[in-house]
Amino acid sequence: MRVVSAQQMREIEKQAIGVYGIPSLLLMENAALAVVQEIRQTATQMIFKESCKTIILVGKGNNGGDGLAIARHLLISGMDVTVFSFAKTEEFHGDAALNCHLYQNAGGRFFLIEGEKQLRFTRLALHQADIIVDAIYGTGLRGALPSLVEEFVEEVNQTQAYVIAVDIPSGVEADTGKIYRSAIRAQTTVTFGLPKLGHFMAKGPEYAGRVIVDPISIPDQFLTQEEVSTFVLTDDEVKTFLPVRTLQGHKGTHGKGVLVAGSTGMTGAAILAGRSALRSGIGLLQIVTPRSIASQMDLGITEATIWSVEGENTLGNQAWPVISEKCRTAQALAIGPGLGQNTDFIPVLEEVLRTIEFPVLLDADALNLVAQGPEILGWRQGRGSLIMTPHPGEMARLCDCSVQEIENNRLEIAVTKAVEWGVVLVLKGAVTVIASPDGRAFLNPTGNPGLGTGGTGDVLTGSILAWLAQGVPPLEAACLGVYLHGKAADELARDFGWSGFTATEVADQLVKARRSLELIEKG
Ligand SMILES: NC(=O)C1=CN([C@@H]2O[C@H](COP(=O)(O)OP(=O)(O)OC[C@H]3O[C@@H](n4cnc5c(N)ncnc54)[C@H](O)[C@@H]3O)[C@@H](O)[C@H]2O)[C@@H](O)CC1
Ligand SMILES: [K+]
Repeated sequence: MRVVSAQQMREIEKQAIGVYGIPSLLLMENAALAVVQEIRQTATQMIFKESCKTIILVGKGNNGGDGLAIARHLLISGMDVTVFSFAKTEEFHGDAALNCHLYQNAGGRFFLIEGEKQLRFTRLALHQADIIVDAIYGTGLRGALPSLVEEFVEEVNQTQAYVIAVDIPSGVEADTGKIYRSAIRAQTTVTFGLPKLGHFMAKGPEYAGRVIVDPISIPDQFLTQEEVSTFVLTDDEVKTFLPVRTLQGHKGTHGKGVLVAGSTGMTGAAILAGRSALRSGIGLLQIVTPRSIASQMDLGITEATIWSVEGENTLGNQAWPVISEKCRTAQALAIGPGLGQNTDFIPVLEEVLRTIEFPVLLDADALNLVAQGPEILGWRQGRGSLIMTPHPGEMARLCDCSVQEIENNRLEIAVTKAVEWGVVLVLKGAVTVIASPDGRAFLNPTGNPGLGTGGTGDVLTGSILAWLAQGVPPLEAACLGVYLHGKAADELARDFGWSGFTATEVADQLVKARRSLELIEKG
């Protein structure tokens, strides 16, 4: 599904109004009804309550207009609803003004909040509310919230109420997910047309909670325009990337992958990547590793063949003949987990980039070695696809900048570098960005902080290697690997919460994550 900036959404809305003649008031009404449906569902779950008290917070823009239309629907269906408004009746314009009149004509309660006095007066009501709907600011917010609103928002965040944000939580910047000082912390956000970048970037996901997208009757042709090049991965889309197995399939047709990994003290990284490749369905896995850890690898991963390289504790230039021999019959190669940073290995990387014609994935220490002279990426141009999976630290080394700079511009940097280097770039993090050399970017919504533990990156590499070996094209293989990795962690989090599960468990859970995706009915 596409993800848009505030400006792109305004353009889409304008086109829907202009081309199809859909009145803007109808879009606002549909937006309101989508939120009303969510409020009703939430209210019915509060079965212990005799009546559900709802407070709707409104600002002077169209987000406030949505709030006033929501209030009218709740009022006429007999719900206990009150509007707290940061704008006087005469300050509303257009559709919002009409909705303000309709609500007040229906006898709706409307309290104006214009100073400290009203803030004190409304405090008790806020804490007694069961549901609070945030329609103060939507995609039109510029910069920080006004200080009065900010104080109010802090109070809302301290209540026990279930908070539903309209379009985007007030205080979250729609294009960046940035929060200046404070923002509404919602359990659910109902957004309109398409999700906004701010739902997935920076602090946005933490404040938006569960994001529900409602098309509000905007025709599909406007929601699927080519100009929008950022997407969020969904079950329905990722499911189509899975390779199809036939009854005649065997290990020779299920993909052969080569994993170059491990060094003394980092055997685990290689084992985890290998285990994950097997859990992702690879037909045959060959691991190239230093002699010093080969016997441990043999014991640690019984299903793979282990090919050892003479020499020290890390792989150096002697690895090339072994790698090249193993690659003769393979379909994908991954290099990096626990590799160590022996600079003698750099010429091997050059050879790989120059000669291997099938997809190559570089991770971890392979990326750190590339960072010593990123111009070697030039060897790959026009030869075969390359997938790189840096975390922000590795990306900072590759770009010769600070981690903070990467974190502040994750999407932009990932896309710029994917295009510049001609690679599929997987920039890992709370919302992993998968950027394609053609300039498209895919945001991954799965995963949780439980993945912040040693070895999970190795698991991701193994999984992408397996999808590549099974013939999934590089961009799709990266998306599939990242999405299932997060989904596996989300399934583990249902039992363990956001901590305490291990990378090994994530690898083992991958098979169930894939299965759960296969079983999802098309929505
Ligand atoms: N895009 C669409 O297709 C639709 C959009 N709708 C709603 O319209 C919203 C956007 O409406 P608007 O463009 O009116 O924007 P908002 O409702 O977010 O608010 C804009 C108002 O706030 C003021 N403002 C902005 N930043 C401020 C700041 N830091 N301090 C004080 N005041 C500030 C602006 O001057 C403007 O008056 C969406 O979020 C959505 O809720 C819906 O009505 C349905 C259709
Ligand atoms: K809002």
